[in-house]
Amino acid sequence: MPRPPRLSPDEVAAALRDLPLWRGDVTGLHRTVGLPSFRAAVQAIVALADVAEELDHHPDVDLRWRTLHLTLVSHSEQGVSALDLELARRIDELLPT
Ligand SMILES: C[C@H](O)[C@H](O)[C@H]1CNC2=NC(N)=NC(=O)C2=N1
Repeated sequence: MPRPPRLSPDEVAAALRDLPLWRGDVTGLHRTVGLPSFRAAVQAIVALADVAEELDHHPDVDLRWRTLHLTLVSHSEQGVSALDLELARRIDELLPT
């Protein structure tokens, strides 16, 4: 299945205006999520895994105690694509604040 192409800097900047919980640029989208406990953070990763598998698009996850650092980038495209935007929206549905 072909994967969508990487977006231009202007396209990424425009998309980020509709994703206020995310920052970043063409090299990746970033969001930090604080959870109440380490276990809650691990459970959040498991929930993320279901979304990632559904989309066949996977976040880079860095867990520090109860803080998740998420990076979205399309490795195959060496940039940010529409799949990263879709994944960001789905993550925001799952972890709204
Ligand atoms: C075969 C499979 O579709 C690819 O390897 C997918 C899996 N998940 C992926 N996730 C991300 N973030 N980037 C990719 O390039 C990517 N490739």
